[in-house]
Amino acid sequence: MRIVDCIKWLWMTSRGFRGAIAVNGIIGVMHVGVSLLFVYVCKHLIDIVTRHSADNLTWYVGAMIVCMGMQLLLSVVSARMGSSLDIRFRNELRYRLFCRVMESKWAGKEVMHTGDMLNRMGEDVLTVTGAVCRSLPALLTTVVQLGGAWFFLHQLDKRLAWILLLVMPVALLLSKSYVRKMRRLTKEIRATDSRVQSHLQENLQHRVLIRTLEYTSCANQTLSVLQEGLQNKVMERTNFSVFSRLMVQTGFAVGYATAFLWGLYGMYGGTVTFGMMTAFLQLVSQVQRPMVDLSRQIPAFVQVFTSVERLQELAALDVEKKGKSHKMEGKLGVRLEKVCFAYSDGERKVMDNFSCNFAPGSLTAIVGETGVGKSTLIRLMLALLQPDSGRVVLYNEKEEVEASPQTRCNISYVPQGNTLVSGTIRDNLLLGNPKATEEELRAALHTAVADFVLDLPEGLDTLCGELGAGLSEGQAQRIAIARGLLRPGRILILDEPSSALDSETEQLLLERLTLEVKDKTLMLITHRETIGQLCTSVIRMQKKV
Ligand SMILES: Nc1ncnc2c1ncn2[C@@H]1O[C@H](COP(=O)(O)OP(=O)(O)OP(=O)(O)O)[C@@H](O)[C@H]1O
Repeated sequence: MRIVDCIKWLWMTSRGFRGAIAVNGIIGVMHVGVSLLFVYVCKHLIDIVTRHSADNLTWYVGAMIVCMGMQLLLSVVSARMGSSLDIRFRNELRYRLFCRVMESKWAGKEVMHTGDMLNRMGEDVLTVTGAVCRSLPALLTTVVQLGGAWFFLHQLDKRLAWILLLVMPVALLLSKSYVRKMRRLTKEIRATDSRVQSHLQENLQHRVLIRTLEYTSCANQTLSVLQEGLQNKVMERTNFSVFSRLMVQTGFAVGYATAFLWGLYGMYGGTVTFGMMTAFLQLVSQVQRPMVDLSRQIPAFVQVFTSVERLQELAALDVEKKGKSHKMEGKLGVRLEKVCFAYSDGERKVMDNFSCNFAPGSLTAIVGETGVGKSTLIRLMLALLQPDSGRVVLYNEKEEVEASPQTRCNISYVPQGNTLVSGTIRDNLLLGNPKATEEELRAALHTAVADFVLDLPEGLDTLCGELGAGLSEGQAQRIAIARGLLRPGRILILDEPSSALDSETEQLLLERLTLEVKDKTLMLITHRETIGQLCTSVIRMQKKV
């Protein structure tokens, strides 16, 4: 990524915050102005008491107190503003990236590991917002402080000012080879950090499975290898940056010694007053401090490029086309017309001129050997995937509409496995329909043969953990079906709805679905032939070779 592109991205991203960032920068510059004024006032005070000046002492003491008060006030305002700006910008950027990822297209699998995404939304957002809200105004202040102090010193002693400028090798930190090496090291560190986070996230999520596989010590070992790699990379960068800073700081030390000896020599010859000597030393430290700050800020800005690159990859994820939901009335059917589909990285066509019809109000079983394309068929109906050719159409008596993200509101989908989220059972059910009444919740639980919920001591307010922890697989599956029933869509797709149920409960579930769900078209993906016998139609999918 070119530096210009990085700056452009930062400029676009900081929209809405640019005014506040500028104000914070101006406050920093005012702080610099006041501190230079303070040096000027101190010089005069010392010259007055050593009788090198006949100015009014009281006036200068007053000015010194005002300067000190102003410096304190400005630093408090700037710290408060910087912190508030930083957190607001960080939240906003993370919010925007989160929305982007949530709305991004999905072609059957994620393009990045979720641990990597989390790492980018955490660490990289922190780096970028810190740089924009704190380092950038600080850089402006530093440059002004440096320029002002140098100019003031130049007024007092031209030769000393030029000597000081020449002995400070800050250019080293701005050199191309320095920036290139820092960027490479930072990129490697960020990538390794993402791998650590992915490993942590995945292993914590599947902690019990890993224990049952007796893989815990391997998982621990992998973490320690990853962390060691990260540590080595961080140390490599630290050594490089410490060496570069050492060069710069040596320059500062030489500068300070030069100014001190220069002042002493002048005082000895009578060309430098006490006031001037104090001003020299104050100004040298005012030139040196910003130089040290600069030597810290430059590596921080190099890190920003890497973080911007990583955030840009998230921000560049393709999002689904937005549009108004197209709610269709009455009983709905779905028709696939000569659909061809292959995954972009797949080895074969999953569908080749595939056609089928799910009549309005029907109860259809979708059967076929594993890997034949049943889930792919559902993804096409939900418009998560687009057919390479052919059409997927939703229809009722009045209209037929091609499947798109806008027609998704007509479909309720209950995927395989445990899909509950942490919270109460009520929270989980309301995800299906936030406006559902108590009666509707109870009715849905009844149809899904999940009445057991009402017998629990806390009933609908029973808490469950991540992925429905605290409930059995079969209980979680039935609550997920109830949630699917609550969703207003007129098509209900259940993927292996009875895989965790005993045959008696499975039978009861199918009976209730047939009798009580009158307004929906039902589709059941199943491997069980017995379920097919209870449905009004069966679609058998066959593998294409
Ligand atoms: N994201 C993907 N990228 C590439 N190939 C994929 C992807 N998802 C699925 N496939 C392949 O597409 C084919 C159909 O997969 P699909 O998940 O639709 O099968 P299925 O009939 O639902 O299987 P199961 O009964 O085991 O759930 C399989 O060969 C699978 O390997």
